[in-house]
Amino acid sequence: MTAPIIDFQHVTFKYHAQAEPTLNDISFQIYPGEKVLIAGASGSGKTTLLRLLNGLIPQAYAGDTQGTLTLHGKNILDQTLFELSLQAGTVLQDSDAQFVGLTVAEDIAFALENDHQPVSHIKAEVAKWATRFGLGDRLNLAPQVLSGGQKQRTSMAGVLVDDGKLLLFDEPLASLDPAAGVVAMDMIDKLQSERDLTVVIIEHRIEEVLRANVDRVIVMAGGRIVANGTPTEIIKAGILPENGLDEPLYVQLLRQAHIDVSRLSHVANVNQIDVVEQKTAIESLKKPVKSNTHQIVKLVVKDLDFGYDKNSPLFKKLNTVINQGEILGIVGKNGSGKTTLSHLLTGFLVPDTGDIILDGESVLQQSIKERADNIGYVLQNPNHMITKATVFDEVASGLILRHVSSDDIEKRVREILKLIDLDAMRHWPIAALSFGQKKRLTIAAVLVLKPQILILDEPTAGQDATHTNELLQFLTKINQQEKTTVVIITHDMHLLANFVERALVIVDGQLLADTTPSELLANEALVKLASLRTTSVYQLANRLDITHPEELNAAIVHN
Ligand SMILES: Nc1ncnc2c1ncn2[C@@H]1O[C@H](COP(=O)(O)OP(=O)(O)OP(=O)(O)O)[C@@H](O)[C@H]1O
Ligand SMILES: Nc1ncnc2c1ncn2[C@@H]1O[C@H](COP(=O)(O)OP(=O)(O)OP(=O)(O)O)[C@@H](O)[C@H]1O
Repeated sequence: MTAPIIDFQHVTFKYHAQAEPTLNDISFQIYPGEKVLIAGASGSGKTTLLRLLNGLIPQAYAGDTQGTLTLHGKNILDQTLFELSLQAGTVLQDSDAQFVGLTVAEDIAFALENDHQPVSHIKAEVAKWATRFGLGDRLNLAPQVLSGGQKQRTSMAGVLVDDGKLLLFDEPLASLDPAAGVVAMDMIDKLQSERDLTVVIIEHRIEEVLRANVDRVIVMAGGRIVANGTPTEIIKAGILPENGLDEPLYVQLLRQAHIDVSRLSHVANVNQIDVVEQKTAIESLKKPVKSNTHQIVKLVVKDLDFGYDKNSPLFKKLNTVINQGEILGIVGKNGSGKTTLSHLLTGFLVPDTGDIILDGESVLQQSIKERADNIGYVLQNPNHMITKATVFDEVASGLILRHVSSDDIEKRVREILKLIDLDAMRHWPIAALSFGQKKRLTIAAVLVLKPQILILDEPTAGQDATHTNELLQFLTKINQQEKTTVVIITHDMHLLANFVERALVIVDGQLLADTTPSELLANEALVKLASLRTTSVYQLANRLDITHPEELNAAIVHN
């Protein structure tokens, strides 16, 4: 039998900064050529496990390790970061932490330059990978100015360009638009067969990874491995929801129709699952598509022009509205201008011409702080927002700036931390939070100011289903009770289907559609133009020749 590439035997790990171990008695093996998904709730220890594999523990994160862990049969702890980097390429969760080059081109070239490859070869490879990832016209830009998805594409290209045999991905899809997510997974698949790769992927977007021939799923909870099986075994046993994780949408739909998933064949693949006999039960779930009931205009974007580069403007005469009290989704392909639009709305950027009007008055003259009182904004990368050392202080900082009394600060901060499941960690240093926990913290720090419009850039990126659902319940509550208008920029098609009432589709700075999520996700032409993907529920409806698939989409809409 082949020897495993990765072998963990009873591994326990405790960060020096923590009183208790983060990983407990972890044992598993990964064999050459396998593609393994590691899933688990936020804070369950997935990234920590990866840091043990790529040497960031103990080199960058100090702690105590027990048990034996080997890579290619050699003790990992005896090897330097450099030795490990030659064996395993890692795509980090936070792309910004990955960049080493001054330009996108340098960044992609880094590994090849380290290998002292000839310049002509490096140039050709960089051009090839940039094109594959749609970065051909971005090569001379600093990676830091790229859009979130372009950053993630750059760090992936920088790792895939090298011909390492083991690839470790920490949430590679989080910022990619859905179509790019499919392309990336296909690319990993193709490379895997070409180069005989072994691939380990940590991802919350489980449905999208499962589409790509995953051999095994390892499920973590509370620092332990709670399941290790094929996707079929994991889905049939209902392990994902038991551990606070999202099942693929079509599986959720089948459960909603009281169909016993464990008795079906090919459950892990929506294109093969055998549900012909269950068509009537599935069809009976159809619901009429809701129309948007929010008609009072809150904010007007009027004839907006903006360009980073004056020669190639991004927005040309953009016109749209945000209605009072609605939950609006802004979707569209990577780099199409979604984040830029929110920076214009919040005052981080100034339009070249045009106006932004809130409750009948232009806000263009207001400072960023004045605008933040009305329009709250949660950035895509939590590390770009955090300014304080502890959880409590971070949430309190906006209130201190606004001279709120200390009693009120204590009350409001605790209230919000409880809602967002971080109260127990209120005295923690922020450096000890996982990425998902940091994301929730930054949301709390904005919500505590009670803005009328709340804009969230990718709020569910890096969040597990439990925290996503809690967040959505909380957003629903403030939307209904406080009448807060919620604007969500997202690539998460579950979120779009389950939560959003109205969707704006932006592509290359143009407003392509203003519609309902159910209709959008059943419009194949629009989905393609916007680099989205149809839901697996829509695919199932098509396979079963169910008419009006948008009404089946509507069955999984929560509100
Ligand atoms: N540098 C650190 N110092 C101390 N504790 C840490 C550090 N990094 C992570 N932890 C702790 O380890 C636990 C697991 O974190 P980890 O990042 O491994 O989780 P995760 O499963 O990857 O979560 P997410 O899905 O939110 O990224 C967290 O509760 C966190 O507090
Ligand atoms: N400071 C900058 N200088 C030059 N170009 C920039 C700058 N910031 C953004 N861009 C470019 O503007 C375009 C729009 O970026 P933006 O971040 O608004 O896209 P997005 O729709 O939010 O993308 P994503 O889905 O990847 O987050 C991208 O092509 C990006 O490279």
